Amino acid sequence: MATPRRRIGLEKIGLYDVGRVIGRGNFATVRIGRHRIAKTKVAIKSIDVSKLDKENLVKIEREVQILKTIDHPHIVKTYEIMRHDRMIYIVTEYCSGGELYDTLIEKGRVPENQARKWFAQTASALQYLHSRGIVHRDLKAENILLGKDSEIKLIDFGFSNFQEPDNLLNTWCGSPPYAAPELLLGKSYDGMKADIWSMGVLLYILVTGGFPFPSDSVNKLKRSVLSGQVKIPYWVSVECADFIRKMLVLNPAKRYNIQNVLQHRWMSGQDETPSFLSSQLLEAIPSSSFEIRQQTTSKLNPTIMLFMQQHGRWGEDQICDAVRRRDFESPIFSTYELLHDKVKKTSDGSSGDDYPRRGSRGSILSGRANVDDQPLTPTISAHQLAQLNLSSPESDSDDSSNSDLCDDSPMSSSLRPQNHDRQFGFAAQGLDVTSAQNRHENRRHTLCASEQILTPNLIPFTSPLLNGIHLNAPLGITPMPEGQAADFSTPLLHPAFGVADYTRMLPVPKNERRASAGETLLPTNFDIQQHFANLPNNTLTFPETVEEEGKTYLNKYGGKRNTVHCLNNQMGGGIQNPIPRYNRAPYSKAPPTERRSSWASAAPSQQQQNHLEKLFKQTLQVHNDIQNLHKEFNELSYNCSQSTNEGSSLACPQISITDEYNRQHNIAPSASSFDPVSMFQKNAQELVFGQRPATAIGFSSTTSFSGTSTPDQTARSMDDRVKSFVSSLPFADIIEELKNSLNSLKIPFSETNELVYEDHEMRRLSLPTGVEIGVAVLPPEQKSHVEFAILSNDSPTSEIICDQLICRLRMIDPNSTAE
Ligand SMILES: Nc1ncnc2c1ncn2[C@@H]1O[C@H](COP(=O)(O)OP(=O)(O)OP(=O)(O)O)[C@@H](O)[C@H]1O
Repeated sequence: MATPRRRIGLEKIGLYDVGRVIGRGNFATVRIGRHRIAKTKVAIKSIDVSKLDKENLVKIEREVQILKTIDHPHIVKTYEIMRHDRMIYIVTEYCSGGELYDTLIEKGRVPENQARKWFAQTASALQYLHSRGIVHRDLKAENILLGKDSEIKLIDFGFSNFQEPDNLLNTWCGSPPYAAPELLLGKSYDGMKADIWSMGVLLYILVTGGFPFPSDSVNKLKRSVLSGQVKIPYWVSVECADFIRKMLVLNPAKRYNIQNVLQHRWMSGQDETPSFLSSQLLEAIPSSSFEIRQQTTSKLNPTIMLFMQQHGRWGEDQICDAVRRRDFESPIFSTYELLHDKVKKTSDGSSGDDYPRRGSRGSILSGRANVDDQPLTPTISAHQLAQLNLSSPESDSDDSSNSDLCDDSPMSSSLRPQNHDRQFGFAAQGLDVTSAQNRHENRRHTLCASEQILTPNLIPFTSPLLNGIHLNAPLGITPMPEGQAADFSTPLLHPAFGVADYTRMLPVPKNERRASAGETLLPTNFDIQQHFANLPNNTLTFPETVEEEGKTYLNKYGGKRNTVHCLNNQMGGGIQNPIPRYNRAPYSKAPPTERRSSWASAAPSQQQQNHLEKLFKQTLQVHNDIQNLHKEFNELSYNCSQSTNEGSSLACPQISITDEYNRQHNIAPSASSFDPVSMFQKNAQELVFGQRPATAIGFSSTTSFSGTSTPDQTARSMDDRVKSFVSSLPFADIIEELKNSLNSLKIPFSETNELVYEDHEMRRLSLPTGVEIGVAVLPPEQKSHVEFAILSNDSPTSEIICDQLICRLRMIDPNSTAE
């Protein structure tokens, strides 16, 4: 007999009952909620600020600030910001239609009429933002939700920012497949024009089901984008193709702006006169905007006021004050807004404006109360109040029902409140939410763009290299010198995996679509299982370099645009993914159950784990590089791939290093474990698919970078672009060794002498790849302090160069210590 689930009360946050998880971001969990007075469903995004670094705190606060200032029918509406202890909760309207991304997965490309509707609504939202000097910077199908009637709702303002006219931005934001060429080149950019590029990509996806610039790596993506060639399939109309090309113009100065977009003839459709749609869209903006309502704050809706006084126990003055101040941090304001929107929805056929113009016959709330000069205590009918008290007709199955607040299990459905419970003040007792958190867990995260490579709090103030130089650097990745391309060096393909034929990735008609590489940016025509089967047992070779390894890894296990979130999966023995990602088309139909899980994961045997663990410990002890570990791990992976079923070729060994390593390094025992696969996976995915142009690839570079770091330190160091260590060797010896090493590696460098704190000498060696090496004497012991900083590019080769140099220095001074 099935064990009954534990019955627990519904969680409450502020005035909301909180239910199941509907989405996850990097730092946020989004859950469905229901306002207890308005009885409206909302989405509640919760962020644990204690887990954020300074950079992400700034990002969240900016998102909050921007959300507070915007109101547009096609931008998700914000109702309330709550701050409790270490949490920030952002309450927004709930979009029941899910992500446009998912719809495209289900449907593939959509007919042009449908594409026009969605695109025009998105363009209208963008026009609204740009007219207010706001750039979104992360436009993509995953950040476009669908409302109840399939209308567009733009979300995720995590990367949005204010842009002054004529000012350029520097921070690398966005998702590579949607990134404008100027971003790929690492130049300063006009955020509005970059948004238009993303719109071009979006329209292309809508009408073709594939990406315009298929590629298997950022480097190839960049080449494809910079070629200036966009291949548009034959079924796309001439107008639409022309429109796409106008948005995908390489030169931002010649690219369409949002006004041009709204006025393009494709936007008006066939039967309508040009610009009809755009003017309609533009008109839609003021009719719902805060500005309009702000002008009429003297006319707060009396029915809502009365209702709130009765049910919220707030006084008239309090309500007026909160609403007039638009106090998003007050439950009074959110309650008013939710009720206001509810009234708007229920007012059948009304204009959506609950303040009828003079002489109008009024909406459902019309009457004396709505005449401009009426006092705030009008006569209000019982009917009007009842309308607020009850669910709106169309929302019974949506806005106001509780079904999404609880689990779908038979037990919980039997516990669901009946209609009569849908009164305000409903106490959701006995709802079963035990498994709510387990659903909708796997999501493609947006990776944070590194607002700054050299995070100020990671840079020691006494840094010899950065003293006075980078501490004051503005937020944002240091832009490359004009015209210099970002160096996304293409990892070599391991010979074992062949070279994919990307020319076959152009979208083709739906039934036979092999699809572009958008989602995975990986070959769809390569059968890894078959390949392994064809390999003679003794010919398996292993990649020599980290890049090769990364490439191999991606080829084997697939990837996607964003960081994988593979719940229940990373720790070995997780969900079996029946279709390897590399076999899948980006926007083609795929069973929802497997779509979000990213890895097939067969647990290695205990013996294998022990073996790797031992090897890892040895690696750390002898200060060796971890090539050996790589090799062993590859063998293990290979064995697993041979021994498991199709699609489950990856094992995620967990190597516990809690004991010996910690003892050696006087680290208190912890439950830390080292998971090379997930670390590798994370880095590799960040390199190719993440928001950062490139991040350290492979665990070898980050591990050996700081030598004997703990796994935790290793994980942290991925974001840390400054590495330093201290050697007891004299300053001159270190300089000489560095110079010799660079010469033997045939890496040119320039050398400068500088004086740093207390007149100590510092030597700076600048490499063309953007690596800067600073060496200074560390008082009072006169030890040499060597610092490596990767400044103006994110190339993994920079990391490798630093790595090699550090190894060489360690060889001449085994006693050097990482800082
Ligand atoms: N208003 C909403 N209605 C329905 N679902 C939502 C809503 N807001 C967010 N979601 C879901 O939650 C997911 C994560 O939300 P969001 O993108 O705002 O979080 P995030 O932390 O900014 O994510 P990321 O790390 O990708 O930037 C969305 O992709 C979407 O599926």
